Amino acid sequence: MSGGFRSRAAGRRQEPKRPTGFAEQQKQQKQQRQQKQQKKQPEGTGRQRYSVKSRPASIGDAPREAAFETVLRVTRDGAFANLTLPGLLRERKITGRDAAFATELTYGTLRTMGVLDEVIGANSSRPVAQINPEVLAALRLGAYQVLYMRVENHAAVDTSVRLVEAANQDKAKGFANGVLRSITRTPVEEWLAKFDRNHAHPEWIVKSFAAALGDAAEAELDSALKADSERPIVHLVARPGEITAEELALTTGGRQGKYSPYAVYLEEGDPGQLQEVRDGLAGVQDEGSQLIARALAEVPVDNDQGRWLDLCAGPGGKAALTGAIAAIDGAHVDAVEVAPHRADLIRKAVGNLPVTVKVADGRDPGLEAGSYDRVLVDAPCSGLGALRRRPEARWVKTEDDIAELNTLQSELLASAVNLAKPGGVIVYSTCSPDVRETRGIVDKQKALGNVEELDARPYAMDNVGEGPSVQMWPHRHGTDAMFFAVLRKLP
Ligand SMILES: C[S@@+](CC[C@H](N)C(=O)[O-])C[C@H]1O[C@@H](n2cnc3c(N)ncnc32)[C@H](O)[C@@H]1O
Repeated sequence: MSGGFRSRAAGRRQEPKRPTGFAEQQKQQKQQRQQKQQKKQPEGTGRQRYSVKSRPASIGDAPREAAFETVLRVTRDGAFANLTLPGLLRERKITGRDAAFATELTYGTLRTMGVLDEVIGANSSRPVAQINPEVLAALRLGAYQVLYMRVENHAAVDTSVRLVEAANQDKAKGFANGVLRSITRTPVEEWLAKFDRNHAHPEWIVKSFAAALGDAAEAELDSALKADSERPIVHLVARPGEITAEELALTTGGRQGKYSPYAVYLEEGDPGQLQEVRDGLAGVQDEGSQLIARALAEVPVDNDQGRWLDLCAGPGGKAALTGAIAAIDGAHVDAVEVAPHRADLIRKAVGNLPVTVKVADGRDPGLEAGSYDRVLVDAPCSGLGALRRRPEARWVKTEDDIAELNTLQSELLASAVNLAKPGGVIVYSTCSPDVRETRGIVDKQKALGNVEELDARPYAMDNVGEGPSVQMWPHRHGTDAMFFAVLRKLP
């Protein structure tokens, strides 16, 4: 065997394997990065940013170069694709079809990374975990073009090998060329049938969705996974008191939403450039999140004194909407957030609305117990319901994350119950459908006997499950897979 890759026959595995230990590698790399950063950086500095100095040589193909650098930064440095790529496109003035190609290539490669690694592994003499990060990034891009974009094989292989060379990995050119050529010798359908059985989802996430769908899983699991791999359209929120959804739809060329009275769907365009968003009249917010913020304000509460609390408020999407509703209702929102930089984001989001931001741990925020009419716990969670928005996330998260979060979620909900007045309402929500983070936490609180659960379905759309809580889904509603339950504190 030459060139460091396996022949097709030798490369075939007998049994499909679980996706490579990508999440494990990411965890180790994250720990190493954190240790390095602690040594190098002064306190308070954030994630690594793109630096022009580290840019590889040009191959005369700007979209693929931008895709390569983004994939590399995400996989090697822990950057976020949705922050890195738009910056590169802007900086290099990549627009129109080139920008669309770069976006599809980058996000698609990251979203299908586990599948691509299986295919690369089946054609490489070296385990994927031992391939140099630059070479692996180029291989993943090449494999994605061959398997999912149907780019001509020679173009996919040739540009990827040139990326390897441009990244100063000359010695690996033959290896990269051999792996990719080996992939092209088997029909695409065979690779996908073997390794992409669940619309590019790790097995544990498939199981989590199936458990959340319950009896509907047999009929709907495939559509749920498929919808979770499609790019969502932008949802705008028209802030009540500032602009109506009808006006916002007219001025932005969008469509009014189906479920939230504040929602507008934007099929294309950069929402950050909209004047209404810049002026704070509107924001970007999933329609499901809008319904949750609205539910907090709408559930009847006797003798509502207008003392509302958002216990996990950063970066402030729901605080801004509840703040706008509070302004109309003559209420006031206290917004608690443990991370100071996220508290700054809340301040920006809420502007002059009647919202007071407090940096504190929601489990013991130093606020008066038994005093709030309405409390929202939009709990820190695995984010499994919003995987569409961060293409790499499904391969970075692990099931262990959920167990770690469960304790915090329970403690935050218990604190919210303590802060609510008797007869007050507590809304518990997650952007995850995983039952351990949703019903599991609510049922545990109910078992303590100090709350009753109300039917949350009147505050949402149809087809949200058996109740009393609400589970939304991308494949049913076009929203993120948001969950919420409504509790009332017993006297
Ligand atoms: C799901 S996000 C909330 C999103 C927010 N409600 C919105 O709509 O923009 C959860 C937030 O809780 C914060 N958080 C995590 N642990 C916390 C704690 N112990 N107390 C308060 N906030 C916490 C996180 O930093 C994060 O900003």
